[in-house]
Amino acid sequence: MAELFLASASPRRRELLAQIAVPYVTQIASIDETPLPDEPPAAYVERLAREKARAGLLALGGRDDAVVLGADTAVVLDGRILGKPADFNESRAMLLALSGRSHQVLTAVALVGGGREAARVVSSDVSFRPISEAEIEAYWASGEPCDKAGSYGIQGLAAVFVNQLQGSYSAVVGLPLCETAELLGEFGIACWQLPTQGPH
Ligand SMILES: Cc1cn([C@H]2C[C@H](O)[C@@H](COP(=O)(O)OP(=O)(O)OP(=O)(O)O)O2)c(=O)[nH]c1=O
Repeated sequence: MAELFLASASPRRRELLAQIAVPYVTQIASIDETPLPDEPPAAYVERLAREKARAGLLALGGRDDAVVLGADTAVVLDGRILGKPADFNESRAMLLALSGRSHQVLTAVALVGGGREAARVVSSDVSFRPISEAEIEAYWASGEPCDKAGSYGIQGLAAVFVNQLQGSYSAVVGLPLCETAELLGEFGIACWQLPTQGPH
């Protein structure tokens, strides 16, 4: 069976993959994450997920028994991509823009290996209640927003801002587990499965 490698430095992705009991080895690969001019958000996340997976495979010397998983998450407001905040001012601007309304979270997962490549993009709608300036300052001081797309983590303190989610919770955190399991199956990699029914 092929060996799975996770091309990600994100602790969230490691935890999510571990959650569905898939054995893997981490193989971090860094790529340029600058969007192309006028690149649509869904195309952007899919391209980055594929590039991360390809870079991981390259770093492994193109091992033919390796399958590499890459993923990318972007917060999208009115068609505009919100990445990770560079500083407090950017974080404040993002959270004020997200306050009291809904936005999309796009996450792509890609698998590369054995001469094949495949990817899925999952879109979820997240609504925030209105957020005050004081809350934004306190949230920044918690340290949580700085390494997260859109400057928040639904799995953390920012859960109190979220009044509605339509879509995939795991995708918002960083890896759509249902679609990931399907893709892994297509590449012949076993993950957690419901026990088969024996004869009665
Ligand atoms: C919206 C949202 C994002 N995030 C995180 C998931 C990703 O780690 C990060 C988006 O940045 P990414 O560039 O997708 O990923 P990364 O740089 O953290 O890791 P790598 O490229 O090595 O795989 O934001 C949350 O943890 N919770 C959330 O609610």
